[in-house]
Amino acid sequence: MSSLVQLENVSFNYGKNATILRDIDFSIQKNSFVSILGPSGCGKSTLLNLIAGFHSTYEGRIEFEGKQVRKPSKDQGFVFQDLALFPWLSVYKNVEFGLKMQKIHKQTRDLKVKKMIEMVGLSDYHSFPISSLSGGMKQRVALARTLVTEPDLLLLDEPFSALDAQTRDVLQDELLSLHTNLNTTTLLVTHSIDEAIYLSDKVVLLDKNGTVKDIVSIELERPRDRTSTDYNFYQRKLYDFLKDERLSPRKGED
Ligand SMILES: Nc1ncnc2c1ncn2[C@@H]1O[C@H](COP(=O)(O)OP(=O)(O)OP(=O)(O)O)[C@@H](O)[C@H]1O
Repeated sequence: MSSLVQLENVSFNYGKNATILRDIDFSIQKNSFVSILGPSGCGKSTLLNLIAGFHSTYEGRIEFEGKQVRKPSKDQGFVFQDLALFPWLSVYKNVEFGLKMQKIHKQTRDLKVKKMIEMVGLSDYHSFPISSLSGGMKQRVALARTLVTEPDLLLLDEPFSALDAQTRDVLQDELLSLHTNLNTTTLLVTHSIDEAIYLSDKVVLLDKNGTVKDIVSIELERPRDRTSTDYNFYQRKLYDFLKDERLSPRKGED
């Protein structure tokens, strides 16, 4: 397996503020599913934004497809926490948007959009405005809108955090099947231990000082059984990590 993303010695601060991320090293293999887990405010979203090319002033090296990242790439797709959909436009128009920007021919566009809407289970809702949809349906549109452009890397910033537990479980399964069927590589930021274990090949644990504390490979067959002993082993391991982070002081604090 080859690396799609490679980070070496990456550190970052916002202007004159304290350092947020320190000496980050990890790689993301093609077609793998990687999560970043860590306590609130440790820099998870910042790290995702760096990989997405939203900040160019970091130290160290970030490579995507062998080239240093300095600006956003059309080969990456980002699903933001607030989804950033156009509420007044229909499901179809939202999903079509990226392809229109890329000036894809109308007929090809139409085929891709319809197929993608079908893949996320919204075929009966083409003409519905976003404002009339439930939270889970909006999330499906956001995924479809990003995946329709066939990105090599899908970046997700806590996409399911605002959803109820049942809808979240359903969407996690749908995300996994999209990830597999479309051969995407996925990087997810999450607060949720369960989400990280259920979805990932590898979990990058970021501590409150913005350093990589550990990288845990989740060696479980899919579909994963949340009630199995092996699953519970990983739950305990990640829970202990987050608990230690809550109890230990941040660098510079007593
Ligand atoms: N644009 C910005 N300018 C200055 N500081 C920022 C900016 N964005 C984030 N920060 C700070 O950087 C730190 C890391 O924020 P970030 O959102 O990356 O953490 P996070 O781990 O994703 O947090 P959460 O889990 O609560 O979403 C925080 O202290 C935050 O206040």
